[in-house]
Amino acid sequence: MIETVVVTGGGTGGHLKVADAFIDELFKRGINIIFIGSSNGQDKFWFENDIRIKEKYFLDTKGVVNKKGFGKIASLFNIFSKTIYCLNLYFKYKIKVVISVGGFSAAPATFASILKRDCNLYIHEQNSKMGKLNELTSKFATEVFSSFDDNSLVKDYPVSNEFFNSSRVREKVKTIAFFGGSQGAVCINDFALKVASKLNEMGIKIIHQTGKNDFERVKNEYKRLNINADVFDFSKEIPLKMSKADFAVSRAGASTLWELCANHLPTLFVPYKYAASDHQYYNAKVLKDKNLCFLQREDELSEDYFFEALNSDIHKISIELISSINPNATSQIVDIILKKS
Ligand SMILES: CC(=O)N[C@H]1[C@@H](OP(=O)(O)OP(=O)(O)OC[C@H]2O[C@@H](n3ccc(=O)[nH]c3=O)[C@H](O)[C@@H]2O)O[C@H](CO)[C@@H](O)[C@@H]1O
Repeated sequence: MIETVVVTGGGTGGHLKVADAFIDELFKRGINIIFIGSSNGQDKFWFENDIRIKEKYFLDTKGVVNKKGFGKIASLFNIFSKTIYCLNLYFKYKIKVVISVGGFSAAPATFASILKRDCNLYIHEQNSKMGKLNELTSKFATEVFSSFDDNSLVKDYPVSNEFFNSSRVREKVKTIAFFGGSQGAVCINDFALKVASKLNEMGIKIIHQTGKNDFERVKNEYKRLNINADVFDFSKEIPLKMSKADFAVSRAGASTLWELCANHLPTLFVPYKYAASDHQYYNAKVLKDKNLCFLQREDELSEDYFFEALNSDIHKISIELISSINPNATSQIVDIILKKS
């Protein structure tokens, strides 16, 4: 009987949203949760005041991949010392199960799970191309779950039920949503402002998530254009915002991508071009190959392509999105984890 589970990982919203799904499921089952993340990145913002989590540790860890020379050595030493710290925690709490959702925040707690011999490591890889940490640690994992891998025991993504519950089949574009991922995307913000007046003339309403850094500028631009759009920097009510929209323009971060599918919302994806191994492009390409979305690289993003997409058969795409993902992936994954441990 597993009493306490460690959930680790984070950095950005995509990883943290999946961590949140696991925390929710474990909490419902009366299992104690220890969260181990980083003090750098968004981990504290998401979980610092979360009452579902029994113990929280935000360690001072940073990414190693883009560092060189002394910086790399210092980061590696830092991860090593934090790994020992986690290992001591595991002995204290008799930890036998660690769930990693990846990202640099996950490194020490994941390495510690490998060093503790009676501990099982489970990994959820969100993207179509495996992250560096998961590449390194997955061979030590008891199981790796991924929606892009045919060998995964559960292929559906851990999307929260709210996105399924508020889903509907779209008929006609009356409202458009622009989503920039957890941090916002200047290129999507600029594109939205470029097409806003035409959308307004067409009677199409605009919902726009800008990200924190670009919020004031975008809000003021809509004001200058005299357009009454629903503009916000970050919202906990994304399911509601999505359900109101009939079409979306979005980054192709994995969590957002599968939430859009669960909501049956036809989307034009504009992948973040600097994502590791171009994974956002390949995330969206899996849907594009099945004609379930529109896809354009940010350097090629054109108004013509966008308006053509708006005028296409979005009803058909919306219907076909119904079978692209099933609910309850998180509970299926947790069932497997508890059975194997
Ligand atoms: C720049 C970068 O490297 N981004 C990565 C990051 O994306 P990013 O952090 O943007 O992640 P995703 O798009 O996958 O997910 C964002 C999550 O935040 C939520 N949300 C977003 C906006 C908002 O206002 N409110 C809100 O709650 C969304 O509903 C979603 O659940 O992690 C993803 C999952 O590993 C990767 O696929 C992305 O490539």
